[in-house]
Amino acid sequence: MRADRPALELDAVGLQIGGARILRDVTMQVATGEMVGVIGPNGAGKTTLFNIISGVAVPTSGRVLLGGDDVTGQRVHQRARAGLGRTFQTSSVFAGLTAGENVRLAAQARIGGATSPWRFPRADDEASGVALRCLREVGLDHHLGTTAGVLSHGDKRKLEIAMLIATEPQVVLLDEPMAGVGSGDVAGLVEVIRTLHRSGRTVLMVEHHMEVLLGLVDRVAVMHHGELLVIDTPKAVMADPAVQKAYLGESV
Ligand SMILES: Nc1ncnc2c1ncn2[C@@H]1O[C@H](COP(=O)(O)OP(=O)(O)OP(=O)(O)O)[C@@H](O)[C@H]1O
Repeated sequence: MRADRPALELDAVGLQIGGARILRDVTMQVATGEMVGVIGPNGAGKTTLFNIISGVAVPTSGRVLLGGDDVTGQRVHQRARAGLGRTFQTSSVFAGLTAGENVRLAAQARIGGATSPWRFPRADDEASGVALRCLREVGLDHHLGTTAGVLSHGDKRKLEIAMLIATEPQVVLLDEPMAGVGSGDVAGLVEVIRTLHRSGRTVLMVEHHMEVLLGLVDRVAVMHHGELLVIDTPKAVMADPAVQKAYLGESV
């Protein structure tokens, strides 16, 4: 990654499957340290965009650049090594392992070496140290030994972010981090995402919870029918009559 280039660039990205145009000419630049929210009605192409950025899907046209490097042809693990991390809409924690073991596995994936959590790791080995630091960053260090499956949805989301941090990404994609989270857990999770961003990471976030999204991000990208309609500050996007009328509805 080159420091003088945007952390993430999409250059006329398109995806056509059979006769269907899923994405059309999506161009955007996300500066290093910026947080951008991606919104749009169901089926607008948000998840597909994340899949293309993370390498799960390959665009049929255009380019994806990370820190100025063209990663369009790179696979998921190569992009992860290049500094890209992602969470998914559905929970990806191992329910039967402890919170600490979950993060330790993520740390081991980056550090390399044996990945079995049942190896009776020394408490002071590198991955265990990383796990504790990451759990502390999301405020879950008191759950180090708690089985992940019994955590609340909000704490599971925090645990996923701790697992993400353990892989040391510079660009982070959060796919609906508030999905399934109870109202009592929202404020805590918002703070974790704010900290994730303030620590210098570049964040791209799909989130249907508008109040949360608008309070967190520097800019909002509005997707509609596979196209990027507008990308601007929350204030400018909210004031855009076309956005309000066509994509945000009466409730905003
Ligand atoms: N592999 C595929 N083959 C055919 N159509 C697809 C494929 N993947 C996505 N689509 C279609 O592309 C459109 C965009 O889907 P996508 O899941 O990216 O939207 P989204 O904005 O994330 O929606 P949601 O908010 O519901 O998650 C949808 O109409 C979907 O049915």
